[in-house]
Amino acid sequence: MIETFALTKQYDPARPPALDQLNLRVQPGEIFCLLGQNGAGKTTTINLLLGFLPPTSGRALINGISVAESPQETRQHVAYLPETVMLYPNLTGLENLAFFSRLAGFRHASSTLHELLTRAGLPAEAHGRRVGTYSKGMRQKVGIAIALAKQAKALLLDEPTSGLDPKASNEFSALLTTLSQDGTAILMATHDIFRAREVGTHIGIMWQGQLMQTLATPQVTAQELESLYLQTVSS
Ligand SMILES: Nc1ncnc2c1ncn2[C@@H]1O[C@H](COP(=O)(O)OP(=O)(O)OP(=O)(O)O)[C@@H](O)[C@H]1O
Repeated sequence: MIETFALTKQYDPARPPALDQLNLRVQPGEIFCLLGQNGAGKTTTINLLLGFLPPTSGRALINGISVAESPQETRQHVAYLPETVMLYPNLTGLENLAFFSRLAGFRHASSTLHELLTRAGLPAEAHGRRVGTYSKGMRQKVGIAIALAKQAKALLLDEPTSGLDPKASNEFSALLTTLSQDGTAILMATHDIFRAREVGTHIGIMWQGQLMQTLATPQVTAQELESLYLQTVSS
């Protein structure tokens, strides 16, 4: 479970907070998509949940544990997928997965690692190929396999589908749905309204550090969501 209580971040006392009193709850099995213009506070939210930044006030919790008080422990429960997954280009997909799993404290057998890559949608022929030869979509799949290997119960994603072609983006969304159905709580920052409508169980619209709207996805069509988004960010 991912939770925030009045979570606030003010980088500069002379400027309004980048994140202002955010209250959020993402339960296992839910995919919460955060929409918002550049500078709305999406990445700040994710960085606070990862414990990369201290909050100015408020609390961020992962599985009920305070991120600020126990960052090491909460990081064990979280997998993070940025826009560009950082992998070692000279290692194969399998070697990268083995390395990052070990870093997270897991020593999986080679057969398990292959299984995880396959579950993440990476074709078997690519497992033993250098990551430097992968497409962006393939690197994202290794990122998902790392999340699977960590058995993370919370997944944070920052614009993971930006730059993916529609098919890769569609495959990626299907993977997220499978992961959430397995009981992962997923928070994804994105600019892609239509993808958010398709994959999210809930959608939040942020504007100038505030969560202005939260809706359950079945409540809106993609067109209604787009109008609501434009209305919110033009106010
Ligand atoms: N390290 C920092 N120091 C000072 N200000 C920052 C820092 N990081 C972000 N900001 C400011 O905080 C605000 C929110 O930024 P943030 O990166 O969270 O937005 P975002 O919604 O993720 O935007 P984008 O869609 O462009 O990724 C912006 O005004 C940004 O300039």
